[in-house]
Amino acid sequence: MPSLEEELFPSTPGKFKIDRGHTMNRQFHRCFASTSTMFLWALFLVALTASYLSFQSFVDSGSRYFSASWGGIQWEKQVRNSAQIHRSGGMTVLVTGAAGFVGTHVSLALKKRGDGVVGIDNFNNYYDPSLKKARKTLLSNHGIFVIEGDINDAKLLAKLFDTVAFTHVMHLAAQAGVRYAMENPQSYVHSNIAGLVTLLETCKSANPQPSIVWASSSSVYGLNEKVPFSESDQTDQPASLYAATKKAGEELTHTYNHIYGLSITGLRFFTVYGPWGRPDMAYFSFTRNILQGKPITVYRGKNHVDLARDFTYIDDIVKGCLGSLDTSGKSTGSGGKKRGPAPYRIFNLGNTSPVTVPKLVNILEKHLKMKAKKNIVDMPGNGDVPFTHANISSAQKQFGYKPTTDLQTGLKKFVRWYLSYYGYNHGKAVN
Ligand SMILES: O=C(O)[C@H]1O[C@H](OP(=O)(O)OP(=O)(O)OC[C@H]2O[C@@H](n3ccc(=O)[nH]c3=O)[C@H](O)[C@@H]2O)[C@H](O)[C@@H](O)[C@H]1O
Repeated sequence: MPSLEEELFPSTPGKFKIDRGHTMNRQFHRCFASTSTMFLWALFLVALTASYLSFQSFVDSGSRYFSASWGGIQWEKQVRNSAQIHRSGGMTVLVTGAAGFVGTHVSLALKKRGDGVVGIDNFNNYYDPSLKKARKTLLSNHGIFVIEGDINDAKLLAKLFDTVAFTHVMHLAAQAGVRYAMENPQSYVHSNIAGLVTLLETCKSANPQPSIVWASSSSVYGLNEKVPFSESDQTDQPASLYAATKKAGEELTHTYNHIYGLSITGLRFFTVYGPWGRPDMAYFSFTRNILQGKPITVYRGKNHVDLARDFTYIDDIVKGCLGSLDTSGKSTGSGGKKRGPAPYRIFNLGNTSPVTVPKLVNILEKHLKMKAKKNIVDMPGNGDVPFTHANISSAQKQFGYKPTTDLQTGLKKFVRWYLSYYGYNHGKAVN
């Protein structure tokens, strides 16, 4: 049986040669027969293509209903309930990255004081999604609805703003992690740049426009050597792609503030840690490894100088986020048009007392009552910076930001949470 290709484009010229000696009539019949076969095949192909295309468009248009977990009357009701304000002068906040570490804590704090909160999170697998699901359950138990969706989904964002007139957006959804940026740079562009722009586009068109507070990062200071880091310092030497996307976020938000009158506050978080934290961060993975009896790798800077971070406890960060929301001022635009200048602010949220990584390990050893197996290696050229140290006077002046938890105390609370969540089950994989 000849293949379809052979039928349309005979590859054996001899076939035709054999027929050459036959009468014109036979040639005519053969010619007619092959033309009608070609016609039938062409018809078949057209029908096949058409049905494929219509199936594709059916799948595309229907995918929202098949795969997305949003939309419908029940869904809208859940969103509205979650957004209910229970205090006078309260706000309605859309929290992006709500099932993330900082997102969970900020959402709970807002809800507890009577603000309306709706969360969105894409539950990606950068780290163990079951931890994110557990945080979602925690939020749900406090009446906070978290939608499973991506900030790149403009339709979902528009639908959310159609359903609720959010007064504020607490934008915490991001691809985090300094070193992972070398492995998967595109994920940073997807979340920290494309996702941010999609969110800003939605906010700019919303009526009324919300005020936006969002998570930048201490990493924007990059190779800055002047300490402590102040908001007015140079931030044009990022050491990692992560830092570069956060710096880009600061520029992008400035543009939306300038053109559309969106009120913007960028918060430069300094190595946030605490209960319900991120398993990819050093304090978390060190704890896991120490408990499991596995070695930990401690990076060391140039000339054997210890690396240091201005580790900041989550409760202090939450206070900074709420203070920023409360003082954010209004966006001035409507219908996508600026009506006047709106606030554009950037604040450091740090602890103002850097601690070296070996000291962090000592504190963990003390709380865990176990010794770490340390592998001390020179810091690889993977985007890390040698130290961070925040000057927080600006946030202090603007909304009374004053961190109160030192690393000793904060890690004690973390370890207590870790053991209650994972137990002493050393073999349990937590990613
Ligand atoms: O402030 C920020 O903006 C960033 O803070 C956090 O980044 P970092 O300050 O790099 O925290 P983290 O990874 O805990 O490493 C801490 C220290 O341990 C060292 N470190 C790390 C891993 C390891 O195996 N060994 C080691 O010595 C390492 O060299 C470093 O000196 C967030 O992850 C990031 O998303 C961003 O929010």
